[in-house]
Amino acid sequence: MKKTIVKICGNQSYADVHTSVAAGVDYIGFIFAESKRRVDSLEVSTWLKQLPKKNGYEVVGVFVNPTLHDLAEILAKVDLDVIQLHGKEPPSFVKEVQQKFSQKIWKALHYHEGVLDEMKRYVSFVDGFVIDSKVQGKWGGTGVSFHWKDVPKYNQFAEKNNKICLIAGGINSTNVQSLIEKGVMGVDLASGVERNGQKDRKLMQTLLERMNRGGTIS
Ligand SMILES: O=C(O)c1ccccc1N[C@@H]1O[C@H](COP(=O)(O)O)[C@@H](O)[C@H]1O
Repeated sequence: MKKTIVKICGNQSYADVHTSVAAGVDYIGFIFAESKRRVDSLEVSTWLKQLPKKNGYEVVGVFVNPTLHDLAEILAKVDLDVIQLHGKEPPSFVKEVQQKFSQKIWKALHYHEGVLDEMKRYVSFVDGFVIDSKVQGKWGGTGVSFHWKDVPKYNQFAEKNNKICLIAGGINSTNVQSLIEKGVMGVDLASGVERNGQKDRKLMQTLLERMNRGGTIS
């Protein structure tokens, strides 16, 4: 059976990053957009240097409607593997990002009935998708989930095109099982593993156990 991909996003301190990496997740994410989880690129770079050499995880930077210049500035300071575009970036802009940078690109799309058609418009310019909830006035990190009925269709489309597809929005240890039953390729969480604004070891451990990715977080 394939392992479900896990991304823990919105890490805000060295302690957060350490917990996420110790948990053995596949991707750790940082928010470089307006958010209560926004981080400073130089701080992130210092945290990453303190960790054992990359072993099995990749680093994702989350941006909302950045300019190419904004991306270049952050990339000069932080060794990102993936650029996640979480705003209203049109396919033409995503194509420019693809041409200018060597990092993988994930496009976040906010759920609506026609989101599969939207995936089709971006598929040539990205390495993966994040499907997140649509919440008025917010871009992400909402703790709100959307209707997961079409998750198998998103997966099927991504698999056929050799792309990653992560589901985001309000996922936690109590509801992750129902996504796994739908054959989800991967999950992307911020709020669901936080307590008092920090990544919580116990919440992360329970999540991973329920995903059959257990082991004690040291
Ligand atoms: O987490 C944020 O604050 C954030 C801000 C702006 C854009 C994206 C953001 N996070 C993304 O939201 C989901 C996680 O949401 P949830 O908290 O688990 O409901 C994930 O894709 C993050 O990259």
